[in-house]
Amino acid sequence: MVKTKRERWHNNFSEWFDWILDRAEIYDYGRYPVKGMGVWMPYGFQIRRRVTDLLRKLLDETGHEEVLFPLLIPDWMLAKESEHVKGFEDEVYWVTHGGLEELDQKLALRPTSETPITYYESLWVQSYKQLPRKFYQIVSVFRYETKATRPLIRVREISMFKEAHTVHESFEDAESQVKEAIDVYRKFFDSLGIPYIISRRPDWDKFAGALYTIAFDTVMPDGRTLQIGTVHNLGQNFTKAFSFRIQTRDEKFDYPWQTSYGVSDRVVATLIAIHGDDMGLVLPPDIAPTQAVIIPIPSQSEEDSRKVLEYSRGVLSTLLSSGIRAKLDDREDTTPGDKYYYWDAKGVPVRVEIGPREASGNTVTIVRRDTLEKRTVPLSEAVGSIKKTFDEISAYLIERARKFLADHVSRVSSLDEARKAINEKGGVIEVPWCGSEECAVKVMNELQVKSLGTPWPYERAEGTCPVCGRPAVTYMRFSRQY
Ligand SMILES: Nc1ncnc2c1ncn2[C@@H]1O[C@H](COS(=O)(=O)NC(=O)[C@@H](N)CS)[C@@H](O)[C@H]1O
Ligand SMILES: [Zn+2]
Repeated sequence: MVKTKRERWHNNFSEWFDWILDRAEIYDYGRYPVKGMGVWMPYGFQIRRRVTDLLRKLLDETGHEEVLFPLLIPDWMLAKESEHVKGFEDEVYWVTHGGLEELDQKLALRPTSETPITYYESLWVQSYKQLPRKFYQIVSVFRYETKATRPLIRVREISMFKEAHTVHESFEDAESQVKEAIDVYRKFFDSLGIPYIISRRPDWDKFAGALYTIAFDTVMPDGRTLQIGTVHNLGQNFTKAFSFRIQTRDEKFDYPWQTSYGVSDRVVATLIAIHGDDMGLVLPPDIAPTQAVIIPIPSQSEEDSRKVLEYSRGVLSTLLSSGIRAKLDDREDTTPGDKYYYWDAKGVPVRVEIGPREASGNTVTIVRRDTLEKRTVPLSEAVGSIKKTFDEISAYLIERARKFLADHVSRVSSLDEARKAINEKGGVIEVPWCGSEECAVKVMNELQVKSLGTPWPYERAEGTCPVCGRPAVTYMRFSRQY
């Protein structure tokens, strides 16, 4: 099986990533005169829309209700939960004027929406009988990121931010919601062929205002990890802060329990990064805006070229009527080779080549974008063969991605082994951990890594903590991160 090259993709990942966003016309970044903000271009937006449609489907079928809250949050509201406002204070954008008038209270551009949503839940919900409620919105949130901004990966306007917020009558109910959220994310990332590890973030790194945070991380082609989704059990922190009490099952009054969970533009960044190769995007067929592109190959004789074009039009309508998102590239001013280059960069999963041989033989030649494999089949089998190829590509992409991730998670038992693994392979190292923060901090300082947290679900570790020698209770994961 011929495989497409991935040298540049691997060795100059961030240069490749910037190149492909432009070459495949995904996202125009760096030219917009506000740092950390970019423009979704038409093709990129089609990919984004298919990704958010998938997310909406998974949320709607698990009892979530889509809502839309105001962008501006008054400062007193954002400040209600002290941990939360402390955690976000150096990231919040503020609106201070309306026209020439100074506002009597400054307004935050939402960095996330726990505060307005809890405020409204306290107006909408009075009794446990109304619970659970699961809301979500897909909006822009704004964070004045001080670390290096990068297109889609670390932006200041997070324009594809899906935030879900749920409210429950008990801690146990909130705990089962955390599990449901994790399952929704598993299905979501699995459908996109994105592999992940799930960790419970260490307490010193949890979401501001949460009891604890569960995170989905993946390893990018350059070996650094990217946090692609998070689930938080918020306990009663926000409901207490907003004096939001409900009538409980035992006829008393108490504060309800909440969770929140989010994904963002990073999902599209990961989709591009994980499956790409030196020629550009490689898209899983389910979310590819165009799944098959037909390229007519002209010949010397006018007559033959006309036949090829006519036959290609027939193939196009056959594919379209079978539900395949197909396109015919019949541009006259472009050579077949340039067309291959153009559509390969856009990651179209299947190319259908049609020359005089196919036109006269009533066949089509199908080329896979991921492995470049070619096969010629009779027109009567084209639809079946192309749909089977889509399944083969989806299976190949997730398998290749999962193997890459597995190859970049190293379980070690000494600091030397850890240093070797992180410096040579990058990715994630799993170190037996005694449970004390100072041992984790020592590893972070020694190896210039950050902690990702401990395996979720919990996993007992063998051996002893390589820093203090005490018995390990679980593994602590470390990586170099975006
Ligand atoms: N600057 C950023 N650019 C792109 N994506 C980001 C950025 N900051 C965070 N994210 C993504 O957004 C997800 C949710 O953000 S968060 O802070 O962890 N969690 C929340 O805001 C909670 N309210 C759940 S919605 C993160 O897991 C990460 O994947
Ligand atoms: Zn230790």
